[in-house]
Amino acid sequence: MTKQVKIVEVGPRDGLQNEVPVTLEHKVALINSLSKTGLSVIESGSFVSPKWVPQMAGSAEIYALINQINGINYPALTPNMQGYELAKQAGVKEVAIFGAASESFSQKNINCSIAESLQRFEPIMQQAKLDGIKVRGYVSCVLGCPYEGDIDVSKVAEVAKTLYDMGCYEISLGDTIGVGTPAKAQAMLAEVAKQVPIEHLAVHFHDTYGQALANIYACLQLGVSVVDSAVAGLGGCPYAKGASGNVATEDVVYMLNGLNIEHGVDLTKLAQAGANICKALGKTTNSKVATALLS
Ligand SMILES: CC(=O)SCCNC(=O)CCNC(=O)[C@H](O)C(C)(C)COP(=O)(O)OP(=O)(O)OC[C@H]1O[C@@H](n2cnc3c(N)ncnc32)[C@H](O)[C@@H]1OP(=O)(O)O
Ligand SMILES: CC(=O)CC(=O)O
Repeated sequence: MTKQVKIVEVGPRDGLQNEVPVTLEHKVALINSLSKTGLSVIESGSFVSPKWVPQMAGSAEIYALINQINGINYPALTPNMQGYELAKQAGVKEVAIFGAASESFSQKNINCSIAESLQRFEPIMQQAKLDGIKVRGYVSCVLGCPYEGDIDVSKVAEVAKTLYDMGCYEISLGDTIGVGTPAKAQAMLAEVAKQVPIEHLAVHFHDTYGQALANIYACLQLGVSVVDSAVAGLGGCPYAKGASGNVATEDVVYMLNGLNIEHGVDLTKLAQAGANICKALGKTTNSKVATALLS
């Protein structure tokens, strides 16, 4: 098993995109407090259509207002060239393109087929290379789709390989609706790792069925060393009804501590950042660890 894990904090984006809208000040305060926890990646915005995802409106202002700390990446989602150009104008230094292994999810989420989405990503990759902007790639629905059910692992591997071959430095495998279990997660990861080196893969589990930590543990056993998570287990996906938030970062950190795996994150500061955003949202945390620590 890996000795060190990079945690990619996605709460300000994947989390807040599916919560009641919060003010710009709350978003900025969340990102600034996460910046003090030791996290090295904080996904902070999304340059998508505000008509489709109103919670992510105002991402440019976020980048103008947050205190960006040297050594921390603050990536943003960009579905097309329009989003890429807006992100670049906002000073974003790393972007993420997002595709899916399910045709129907691709249509519902970004209004195009998988093949069309990959074509839309090509100019982003070319321009990002010229601009010196790093690009991460997401594949959604790797363990199931809200519209199609089971997804063939060979399709997941094919889309992941295409994104990697296009130049994405890391491919995040998203269990968008949180239906995976450890054996399925391992089988999927093993198939993708035949096409993309495991050191360039990340896992991204939603916790709808309470399997996310077990799935992460199973994937760590196969050698994955990048884990996406959201503080307080915020969020879900606007195009996956019923899907719950990401695995809580606090819970991941606590498990990694128990495994003696280095991650660099201060759990107390993290739990406090989670408590503050939950207060702003008027909800209780989805993190069992934060609940235990702060009660
Ligand atoms: C698993 C996950 O959690 S993934 C993250 C959650 N999902 C998302 O964020 C996906 C959100 N989806 C979208 O934003 C949309 O589907 C898009 C932008 C990708 C494509 O939408 P389409 O309607 O096909 O875009 P199209 O190019 O036809 O443009 C339609 C309108 O959107 C606007 N638009 C297109 N792209 C963007 C963008 N990146 N940012 C802002 N506005 C945009 C256009 O200007 C146009 O505006 P108008 O009607 O005022 O003229
Ligand atoms: C882009 C994402 O947020 C990944 C997913 O949950 O499918």
